[in-house]
Amino acid sequence: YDQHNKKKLADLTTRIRSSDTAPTYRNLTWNDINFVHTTDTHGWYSGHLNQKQYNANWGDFISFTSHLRQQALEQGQDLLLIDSGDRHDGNGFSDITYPNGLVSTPIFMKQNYDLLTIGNHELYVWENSRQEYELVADYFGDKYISSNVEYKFENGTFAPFGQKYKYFTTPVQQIRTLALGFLFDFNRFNNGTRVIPIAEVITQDWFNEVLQQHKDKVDLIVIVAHTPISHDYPELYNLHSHLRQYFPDTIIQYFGGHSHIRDFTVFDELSTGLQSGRYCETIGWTSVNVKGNVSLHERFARSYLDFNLHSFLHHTNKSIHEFDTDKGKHVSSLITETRNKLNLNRALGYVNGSNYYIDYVPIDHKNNIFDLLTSKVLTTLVPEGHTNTTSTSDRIIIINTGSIRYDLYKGPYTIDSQYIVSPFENLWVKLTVPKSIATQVAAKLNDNGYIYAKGQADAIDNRRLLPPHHYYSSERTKRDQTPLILSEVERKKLSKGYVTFDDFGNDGDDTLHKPVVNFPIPNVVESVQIHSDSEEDIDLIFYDFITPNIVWALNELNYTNFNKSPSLYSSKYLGDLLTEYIQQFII
Ligand SMILES: Nc1ccn([C@@H]2O[C@H](COP(=O)(O)O)[C@@H](O)[C@H]2O)c(=O)n1
Ligand SMILES: [Zn+2]
Ligand SMILES: [Zn+2]
Repeated sequence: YDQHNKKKLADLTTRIRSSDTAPTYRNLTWNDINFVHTTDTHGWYSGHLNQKQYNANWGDFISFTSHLRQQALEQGQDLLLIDSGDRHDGNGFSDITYPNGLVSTPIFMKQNYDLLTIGNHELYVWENSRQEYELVADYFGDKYISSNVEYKFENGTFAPFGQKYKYFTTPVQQIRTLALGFLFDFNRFNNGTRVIPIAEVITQDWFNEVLQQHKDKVDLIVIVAHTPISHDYPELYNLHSHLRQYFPDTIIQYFGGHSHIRDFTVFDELSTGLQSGRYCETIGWTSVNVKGNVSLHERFARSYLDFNLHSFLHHTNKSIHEFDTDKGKHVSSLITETRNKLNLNRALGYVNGSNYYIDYVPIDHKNNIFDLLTSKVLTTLVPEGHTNTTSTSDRIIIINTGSIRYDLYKGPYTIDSQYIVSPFENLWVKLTVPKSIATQVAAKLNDNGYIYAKGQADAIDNRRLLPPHHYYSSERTKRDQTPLILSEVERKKLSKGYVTFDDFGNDGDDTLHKPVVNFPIPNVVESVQIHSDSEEDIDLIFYDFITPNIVWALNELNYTNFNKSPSLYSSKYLGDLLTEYIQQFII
């Protein structure tokens, strides 16, 4: 095994030496069963139009998996395609329509997934849940698995999205497989749905009966989850302990999502978890030796593929002329046609000077997008019914950093860019509170760290917000990758990108990169617009989405002297505010 890997590395080293241009790839490891995984695609099916590294679109992805399936067949192996949910909110392609996902969801559905489940973004708004139930779950049939999320009918009864579980035998290797699907303990679901926390599901009779019935009939358990797999997030580990009571020696492969990172974790000697990033930047790969009596590292392998054509060509060993399949080509043209119809490429303005980043620069850096928003854009927010563009009364505006989803790139600023930065059309609400209290709220909300406890992220009555997206601990990012012996010159040729440190080490990314640094970002940022010394009460303005968190912070600050329902301040969509700012000022 080591010999084999050394040879692969030597081959790659030779290739990079003989070529002038990075990137250099690490190959996929194939096994009895192979999985291709996506998660948190959030509507990015057109690909990243201004980032070469992630420039493949959904049509390319379809061609890619078609070749992989063919290869698996030729090798006498199985290949399953899996998605872990969150398919809109993050891109003009999905969010310019009502409901979100109206045209992007049918494009997502062109990929022939073997197993898929639901994310929290399919549950914020009922129209999205209805679309998910009536269209997506209906279309995929028994491949759509949700063991803990249900849809409510008009007569008050509930049914699972898709099926609660699926038992099947894989077509090639005849691997007897039990698949279950889970969403994290999310409690902001709309009234027409419900989520039963994993902690409760494992006590339910139906669930334990399914486990009992399949006790001696399973070679592999597959968990498709919209739940982080990291060790500091307990839900899947609690599930795992429960599963092990019924299946002490069965291989269990988890597929996670939601925290938008690349990750691979070891649950125990026979079980690992894969999480495949976000926004069509990453395709996750894991392969499992199901039949052999082998060690952990021989049993499981993982890769994170950059979502671009070069990477796809490399892993399929195809030339550009051999790559496109008819279906792939058709989906690519459908995307182009749809983008044109939606006018997504229409430039609304121009970003001149530089890019504005979420976390590639510190939060107070002039090129940080939160700095741009809090110091410039949010000062132009006008209360409902007013026309003044500059507010003179003292106020503080707070936004949750999780509502801003992606960097703003210099160059043409399109309708798409607007949704990419700020997809949520949340309302602004206000509470009038003493200045001395208002000035402490953001700090209170940022003061908690991200400890996942009972109630979990997003809980209505919980003080914590979700961790910022795409967050990596500084410990992870400071480690450089050490895959090949590269000279300084060769290293410099590498582009910046993901260098993932996971439980198997730091050789999982298919493309060698110089690591980017992710600076910490707080839960919320504030735009403090205080011009006077007056001690009069001021307006504390925030998204209605974070009302429970603001109320919690005020309570923590011993301020309870207010009516707990904030009033409407403005229904201005932040995306429009940003657009107008860009059109008016040179940034
Ligand atoms: N109306 C909304 C809905 C969500 N958010 C933010 O999105 C986060 C969840 O996104 P995932 O992709 O990680 O599931 C949520 O915690 C909020 O930060 C929002 O701002 N407004
Ligand atoms: Zn997500
Ligand atoms: Zn999510």
